[in-house]
Amino acid sequence: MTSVDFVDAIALAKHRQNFEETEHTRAYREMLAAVRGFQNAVVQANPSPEQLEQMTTSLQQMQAMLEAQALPEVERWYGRGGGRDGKLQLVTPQLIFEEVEDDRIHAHTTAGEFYIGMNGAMHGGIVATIFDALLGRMAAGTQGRVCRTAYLTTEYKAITPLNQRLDLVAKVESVERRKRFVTGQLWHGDTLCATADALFIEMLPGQQ
Ligand SMILES: CCCCCCCCCCCCCCCC(=O)SCCNC(=O)CCNC(=O)[C@H](O)C(C)(C)COP(=O)(O)OP(=O)(O)OC[C@H]1O[C@@H](n2cnc3c(N)ncnc32)[C@H](O)[C@@H]1OP(=O)(O)O
Repeated sequence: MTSVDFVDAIALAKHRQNFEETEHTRAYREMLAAVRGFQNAVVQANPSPEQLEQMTTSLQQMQAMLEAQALPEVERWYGRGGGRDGKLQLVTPQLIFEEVEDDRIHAHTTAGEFYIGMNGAMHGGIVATIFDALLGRMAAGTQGRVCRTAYLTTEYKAITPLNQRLDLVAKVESVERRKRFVTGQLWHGDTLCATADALFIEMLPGQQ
């Protein structure tokens, strides 16, 4: 099952934006939260050989169960959703969107141990990934414009801590034709941990 079943990004995104959360998809969101908890536990423990054997067998069984249910990207719940709780995704810590306007977003997140770089600091690639998700959401705005990242520059100004609330701010600085220049800031309390500036390009029909 490949993930490229649609070549037109706008058609795929519009289809996927039309998504209503139900009891069933809320159960899927809870399962993703359990996966996050599992990931945090995995990085912190050195299990015994017996525990490792048991875990590997259980995980292989769950993997086989899911593989038998695999769907094309257009039909999957993963990567969809929105609103305050953000998308159904695992690539970043969960982003909680508090205010979404067409030119400004305020969100927050708390990253668990899974996202560790070294010595209690968040991995730098994760900081950049959080900005890609946040600024991509900013470029989409309230209209759900379908955009792709042309560039994303991140500056690391202070350690980004794990297990602490982080506040995220995004702004649209300017718009030129299909280009949306956006910036972001990641704060821990009064400490500015990282900043980003990015260019997102609105897609044309037929572009992947
Ligand atoms: C209702 C509300 C619900 C909404 C709910 C939606 C939520 C939604 C959240 C999504 C959040 C996740 C967002 C992740 C987004 C990715 O992670 S996308 C994956 C990473 N990015 C990529 O793979 C992109 C790869 N690159 C490409 O595909 C193509 O280069 C692009 C970006 C589509 C641009 O190609 P193109 O369309 O041919 O554009 P092109 O004509 O070359 O350039 C257009 C303009 O941009 C300029 N430009 C292009 N690239 C650059 C560059 N690198 N530097 C400077 N200028 C550039 C050109 O000079 C040109 O400028 P002007 O001539 O207009 O002045």
